[in-house]
Parts: sequence; structure tokens; C-alpha cells
Amino acid sequence: MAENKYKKKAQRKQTKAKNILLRDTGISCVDEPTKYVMVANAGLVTGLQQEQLLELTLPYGGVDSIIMLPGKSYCFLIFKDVLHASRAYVSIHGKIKLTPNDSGPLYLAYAERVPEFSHSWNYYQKPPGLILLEEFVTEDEEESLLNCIDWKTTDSHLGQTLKHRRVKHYGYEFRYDINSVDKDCPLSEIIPSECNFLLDRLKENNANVLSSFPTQLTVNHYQPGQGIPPHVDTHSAFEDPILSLSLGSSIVMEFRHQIGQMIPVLLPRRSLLIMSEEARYAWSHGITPRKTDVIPTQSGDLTIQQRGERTSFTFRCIRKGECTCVYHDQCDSYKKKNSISKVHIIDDVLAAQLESLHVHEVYEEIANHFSHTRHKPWPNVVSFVQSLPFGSLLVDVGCGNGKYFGKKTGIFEIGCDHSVGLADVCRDRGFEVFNCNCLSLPLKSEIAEGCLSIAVLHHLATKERRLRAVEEMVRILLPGGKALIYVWAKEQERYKTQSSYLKQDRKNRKKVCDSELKHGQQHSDASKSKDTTSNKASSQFPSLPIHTNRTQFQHQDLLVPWKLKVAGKAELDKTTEASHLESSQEVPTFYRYYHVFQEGELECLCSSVKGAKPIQSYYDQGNWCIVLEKI
Ligand SMILES: O=C(O)CCC(=O)C(=O)O
Ligand SMILES: [Fe+2]
Repeated sequence: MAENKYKKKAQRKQTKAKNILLRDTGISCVDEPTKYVMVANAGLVTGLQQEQLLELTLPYGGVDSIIMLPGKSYCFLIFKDVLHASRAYVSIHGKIKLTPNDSGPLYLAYAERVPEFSHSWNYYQKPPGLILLEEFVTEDEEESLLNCIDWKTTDSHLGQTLKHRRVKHYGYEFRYDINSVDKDCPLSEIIPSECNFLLDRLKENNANVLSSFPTQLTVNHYQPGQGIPPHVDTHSAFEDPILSLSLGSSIVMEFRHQIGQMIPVLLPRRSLLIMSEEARYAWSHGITPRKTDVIPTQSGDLTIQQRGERTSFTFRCIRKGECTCVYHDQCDSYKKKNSISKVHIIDDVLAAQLESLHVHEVYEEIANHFSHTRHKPWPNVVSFVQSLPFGSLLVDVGCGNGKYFGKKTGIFEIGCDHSVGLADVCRDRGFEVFNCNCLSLPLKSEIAEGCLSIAVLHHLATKERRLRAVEEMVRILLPGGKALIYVWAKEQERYKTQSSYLKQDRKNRKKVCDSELKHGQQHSDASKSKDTTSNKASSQFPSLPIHTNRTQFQHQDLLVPWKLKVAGKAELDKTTEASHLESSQEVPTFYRYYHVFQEGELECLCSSVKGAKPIQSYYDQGNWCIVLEKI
């Protein structure tokens, strides 16, 4: 009986994951074994480290590669053949936990293929423009370079023991608080003379990539377990190329392209990495903080290598003037030049893309965490529900985790939401829900006495689409039926009182300030949330401003960060694309699109809806609200 229950649960979880995979990538899962195995509940978003998975699967043999996708809760194992794949599947699926104290066992499924852009663990492939010169320095030179760094002296701005590593700058300081260098303020310490061999050595290696000696050197010292967040070195600060010498120990550096490709590159001890052109401008590079790396063996299998202490010397030439590269998505010079004249004219197709990427996908990723933060129903919404006559049908359009269900007995309630994850939460709580887009409700006309639209319209990217969503609700209402609509207000301060959204900020800021003072850090809270992100999503809509949470809105159309908290994870995998700012690396951040409404805008929108009249409008909980009655 109990075993049956577990089997059913495994099947349910597997089906859910298969649907998500199909929706995300167009890849179907199949019943017949294949050599591609999806691991449903283990991915970068759940804090998975690939070594954990490799360690678990090594006993079954034949693992060719592991594919981790940024921002996903699943990953793939590619086996040498179907036999090895099925051996691992049969032993692991629904039975084995990743680590003994993990909440549940792993759920696996055979996939027809893996996503095309993922060539993980192909050490022979490199981003275009990346050159690796092995044995670039001798062991004696390595020793003399390591000894020439005096960690005690520094005349730079910040304490140099960053959270993830120790850093020292020569020539100019790279300031992590502004993500740039102060070109007018050279440091007194110039690049040590021990580095003078660099230009000649490059020539000897037929790599004449520098026309003059670098003007800036950053020395990074990493203990095993430390890393550097994925980043593109600021275009306006440094010329092309950027050189990095690995000393003391080898390491795997991960290169990411905005469309999702990740290429791990093994940097052997005493090698020189040259990042030029596309690799310098368009690919981010980073080192995941962990104590081991997964590397290929001579025979082509994968193995785990312990990390040692590594010191890198990154040589760069300070740029004079602005960057003129063609990699605009990552170029701060280009963005600066174009931001003033950017007007948001957005058509329906673009709006749909924006909503898909910055609303639908995000809610899917954050569904569980989001649901945990949404318990308290707003009293005025509950009153509306309770005012419905006995026997009414209530449709909650965008019902989220269903927090307005069950507030009144004797009415029928159905809900819909775009998010599969949130609808699942509702179903687990016993509510009747289905998935759909609020622009086209799969319901007959004139069936409902009541309709809710709480925090939905502000996720639609044009006025026409917001109007269409209201018209859909009006369509399903019976004559005399009422719809209650809440949208986020641009004005978070009314009648001299602040919304709880802003009030919370004061508490948070106080906490942040206190803890920062304690740790002697200089990053401000606002700087943590600044628009320095190079994540896949925001770069597709580079002109949308990123809102700083719990501050007044500066714009009407914006991206609002959601910092994902993964329950029970002490150490999250830091490979999620993020900014170069050390302090913003704690958790994966997702960006939700919002159109925040100005006073009067909701009334104006609803006044153009045929067949309904506004009967009440008010401000509540930082939202503009309206009650419409179907005529
Ligand atoms: O440690 C390395 O090799 C890279 C350092 C780096 O990317 C940086 O300081 O910007
Ligand atoms: Fe860098």
C-alpha cells in the first residue's frame, strides 16, 4: 500500500517534470530507454553541484557528460550507451537521494535528446576568441611571481579580502562597488617587475596579442571552495584582450553566452588564458565556488579533481575613451550612449515575448518560493468574495496559490493561472484550477457572478493587452456580476503614509546597514540591486530599467528582481548568471516584468470596456483597485 503511494508520487513528479521540459525546450521524454536521462529535481536552481551527481552515478559507469542549464531545476546525464543509462535509471529513479539529508529521492526520465546549445564538458570546444597557452611560465617563474606579491600593502579603496577570494590591484584599482576603474587615480604600486617577461613570452608563443605592456594587474587568490561570480569585464574599463595567468593550482573556469551555452574550460597550473574578441566581450567568465572540479580523463571519462590554492594574475590595458565593440548587449558604453533616446514602443509580438520571458518563465521558476510568501489574504478582497450571493460561481483569474479560495461557504470557485507550478500548489490544496492565459479564458460567456483579478493586469506589457484581459473577465460575467481588479500602484505613498512595501524597506535597510557596519563592508543595499545584471533574460530587453526593491518606482514599465530562496540549501550554486558585484551573488535572481499603474489609469482603462461600469475604485495595500459591474 505504502509502496504504491510512493510509486504514484514518483510518477506524478516525473510527469510534471516531463511537461516542464517539453514546455521549456520542446524535448519530449520517452518510455523506451535512451542514453539521455533527465534528472527532474536536481539542477542549478536546486543548488546542485555536478560532482554530487557524478559521485552518485559513478558506480553505474558510463557517464559521458552532465548538462546543467542555467536557471533550471533539472539537469541531464548523457551515458555512453542505453545499457548504462538504464542501469542507472533502474537503480536511482524514485529510490536514491542525492545526499542523505535531502528531502526526497531523485526522479529520472529518459529524454529523446538534450538541448542543442549545451555542450557541457566538451573540453575541446572553446568560446570564439579564447586562447589557452599551456606551460606559459616555468615552475621557478611561478614561484617568483607568487613571492613578489606583498598582500600587506594596499592603497586601494576597499578592504581586499572579498567574500569569495583575496584580491590585490596594481596600476589601477578595479572597484567592485562601481564595477569600473577610476582612470584618473592610478595606484602608487605599479605592476611588479617580475612580470616584465610577458610581452617577449607572448611573442615566443606566437601570440602577439598585445601592442603595449598592460597598465593594470589584478591578482586574485582563491582558497579551495572560493570562486568569482560570472561576469564580463566592464567594456569601458579595459581594452581587448584580457590575459589571465593561473598559478599554484589548476581550475575550471566557466564561460557562458547569453543564449544559455556554457563551456567549462580547464585552466591548467602555469597556463595563460587569453580572452579576446567574442570571448572577451560577449561571454561571461566565472569560477564556481567549490572544492572540487569535474574534469575529463585521458580515456574520455569524467573524474573529480580536488582544488588547491590558486593565484591568478589578470593583466589588462586601461581603455582610453569609450568602447566601440559590436557586442552591444554586454557593452556599457553602448548602453550609456543609447539609453537617453530609448523609447518603449512595443508591439503585440514583443509584448508576448516579454511576458513569456519575464512573467511566465519566472513564475514557473519561483512558484514554490512565491507561494510560501503569499499567505495573508487582503481583507478587502476577502470581503468582496464574501459579498457574493449563495450559489454564485467565482472565477479567480490569476489565482496564484489560491489564497482567496475557501473564504465563503456555499459558492463555487474555480481558478486559473498561467503557472503550472502555482496551479499544482492549488490542486494540492484541493482547489479546482486550470492553466491558461488571461487574454483568452477557455470559459463560456456569462457564467460567473464574481471574478477576481488580483495582481495580474500589471504583468501585461501593452495597454491593448491589459484591456483585452479586462474584456475577457467582463465576457464571462453574468449581467449584474462583478469583477474586482487589483494592480500595483506606481504611487507607494498615499495620504502621507507609506505602503507596507516601502515600510518593509526601512526595516530591511536598517538590518543591512547594521550588518554592513559590523562587517565593515562598503556596498550599499541599492548597489546590490543595480542594473548590472548580464542575465539572459534582461539582456533581451536591455532598455527596461531594473527596479531597486522596496524603493519608490521611478518608471512605469520595469523589471522587478525576485531573489530565489531555495529551501534547505546552505550553499547555492553560484553559476546562475549575475553581475560582477560580489554582494549580489547570494541567490539566483529572476526579473518579473511590471507595468505599475498611475493614479486614474485603471479607471481610464476600464472606462473603455464595453458592457461594464465601474462601481467603486480605491487604493489598498499599494494597489489601485476597481470593482466593475457587468451591465
Ligand atoms: O582568476 C581568474 O583567472 C579570473 C579573474 C577575473 O576574471 C577578474 O578579476 O576579472
Ligand atoms: Fe574577469
